[in-house]
Amino acid sequence: MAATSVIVLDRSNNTTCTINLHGATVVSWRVNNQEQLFVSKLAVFDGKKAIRGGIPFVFPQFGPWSFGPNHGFARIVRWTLERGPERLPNGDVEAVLSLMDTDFTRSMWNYPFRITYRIILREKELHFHIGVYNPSKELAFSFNLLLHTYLKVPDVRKCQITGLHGCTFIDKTRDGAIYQEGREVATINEWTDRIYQHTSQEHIITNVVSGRKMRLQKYNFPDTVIWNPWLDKARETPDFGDDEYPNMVCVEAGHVSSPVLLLPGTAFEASQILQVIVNPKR
Ligand SMILES: O=P(O)(O)OC[C@H]1O[C@@H](O)[C@H](O)[C@@H](O)[C@@H]1O
Repeated sequence: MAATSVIVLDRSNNTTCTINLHGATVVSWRVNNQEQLFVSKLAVFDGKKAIRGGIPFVFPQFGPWSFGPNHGFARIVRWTLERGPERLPNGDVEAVLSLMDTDFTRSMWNYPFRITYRIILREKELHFHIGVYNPSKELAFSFNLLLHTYLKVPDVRKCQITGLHGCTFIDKTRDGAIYQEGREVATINEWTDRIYQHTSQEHIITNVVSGRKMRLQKYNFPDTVIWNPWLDKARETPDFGDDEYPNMVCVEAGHVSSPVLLLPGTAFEASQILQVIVNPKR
């Protein structure tokens, strides 16, 4: 049996989305044949390691964790395909994945849970709807959730990111010191690892593939993590090529600087929409 397996959402016109059931990782999103996501040439697809690139699903922990692997277990376990991929009456294509607790997840985090992850491929958009349910009758639990989106870019130094102005951020490159973003648009010219708090519901990222803009919209995700390892950290990361850092930027919508507390019998929902902005003059 293959270590990992994929499903493909095909909206025709060379617009596709490929999801690896390992971690429910979206590993490709092509719009008119143009790849929008970065996946490292050194990414490992062994059904064990997290896939370096695309959109890994971070749950129930963001960052290091004494009970389990960095960024939790959801990105390193096999998810179930619940439905699809199927074409909707309007031509969009949908797939629904799910994840439940197992002995493996319980060995790190001893709670019952159910996650539903619905992905819809539209003409120029990719929609993500997440539901986390606590089926317990008496136990509450708390968790982090984040979509670790790796955008493909020709040169990260030319990208600008809106929606961060005035926000406080935890700077992981400076021992977690807290600062406030003073720039109208953020740019990246060095190792960057920041958890921006209470960010705008919308970010525009300029100069993604073909010099276009990408819109990221988010609901119930108060934080935005911006990450680029730059050269030194890239060298320390075995599944990331030394020369690849200029070609990616992670813009990660999440609920991470404070946990979500989920009471018994209740659900938490969050969404993200990625949209390629097409300039009619081009
Ligand atoms: O190497 P990993 O576990 O995939 O993490 C990559 C990066 O993910 C980011 O989200 C974190 O803010 C960084 O601190 C981390 O280095």
